[in-house]
Amino acid sequence: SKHNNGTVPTPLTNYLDTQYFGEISIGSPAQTFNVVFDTGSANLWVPSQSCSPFSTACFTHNRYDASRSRTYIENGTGFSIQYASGNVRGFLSEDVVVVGGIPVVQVFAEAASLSAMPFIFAKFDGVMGMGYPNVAIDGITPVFDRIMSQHVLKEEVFSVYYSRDPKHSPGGELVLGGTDPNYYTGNFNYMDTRQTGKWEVTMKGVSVGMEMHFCTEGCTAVIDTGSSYITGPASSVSALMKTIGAQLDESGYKVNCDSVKSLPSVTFHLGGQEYSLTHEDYILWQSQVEGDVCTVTFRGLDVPPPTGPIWILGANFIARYYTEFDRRNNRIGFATAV
Ligand SMILES: CC(C)(C)OC(=O)N[C@@H]1CNC[C@H](C(=O)N(Cc2cccc(Cl)c2Cl)C2CC2)C1
Repeated sequence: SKHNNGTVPTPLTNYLDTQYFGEISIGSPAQTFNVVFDTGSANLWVPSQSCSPFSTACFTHNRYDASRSRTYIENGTGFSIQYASGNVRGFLSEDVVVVGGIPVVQVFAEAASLSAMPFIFAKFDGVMGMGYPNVAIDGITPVFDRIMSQHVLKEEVFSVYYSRDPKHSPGGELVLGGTDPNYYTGNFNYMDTRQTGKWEVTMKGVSVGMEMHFCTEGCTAVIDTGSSYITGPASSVSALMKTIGAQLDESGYKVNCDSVKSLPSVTFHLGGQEYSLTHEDYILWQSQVEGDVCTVTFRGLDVPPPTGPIWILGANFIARYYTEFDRRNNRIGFATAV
């Protein structure tokens, strides 16, 4: 079936600037799910009808019921994902998955158990990995690869817009097959992905104001649409936070809201360009009953070699820089988001 001009938009919902998700459907008749389109992984999973009713994270989310789909194909192979903060266990099934109106017959995972942490906080039901096939668990061909092989897309790329303000509508947009000029200004600057078959690039440095520098010998930056924040090596992030006077408490780094206006920019040197984030981009300002709370959207995370040390550029970076993920040329492009 023909899709407008070979580009297919999916509107996203923005939950508190930390979770961005859009609707897909699985099965016939369609069973709809909200999924995070996650460039940091490459599998599709949704909660299963067979999930234990005692699993809080399961019964508070939409669940796939194979018995209600006439296009369901049994598979049954085991599946599990170990996240930093939790896990997903289940089994594989196959059915018609529709993304932005494009149907594909897809092997996906039914989550029969979802750890309460972190999924009780998830406003989305599941995850659609937008990563390369070599990252896919159980060697399953990812959805975007199956869509590319249908040759319905104008270009073998997808792009992501994340709004910076939950009251904004739409909260974001995923475009399969191109970009949406409504959501960026100026030109794209591109950089090649590292040959690892992941959405990651070589970063030349991270600086704060004129003196503080990190990643001075070069390091890896993962562009991860499924992460809420920016993470970097714990020692670097803690030095960076010290510079801006942030204190670490149980729920992350906090600053006094009175100091926010005077906070310095943090600049990421990628592909010959400098991408700066101002306090507007990296402070999450929440007005709460006991007063305003200003959270710094950076986290320390030490990823062991050979993958690490890495910086993960998540939603707060993408909200400032509209991102194009180009599978044809194995490159990532950034343009200033509107
Ligand atoms: C090694 C492998 C398992 C492939 O690594 C990954 O899958 N790595 C994923 C990389 N992208 C972020 C993913 C993640 O952390 N979450 C959890 C999450 C994120 C933000 C907010 C909430 Cl509430 C939650 Cl639950 C998935 C929803 C995307 C892990």
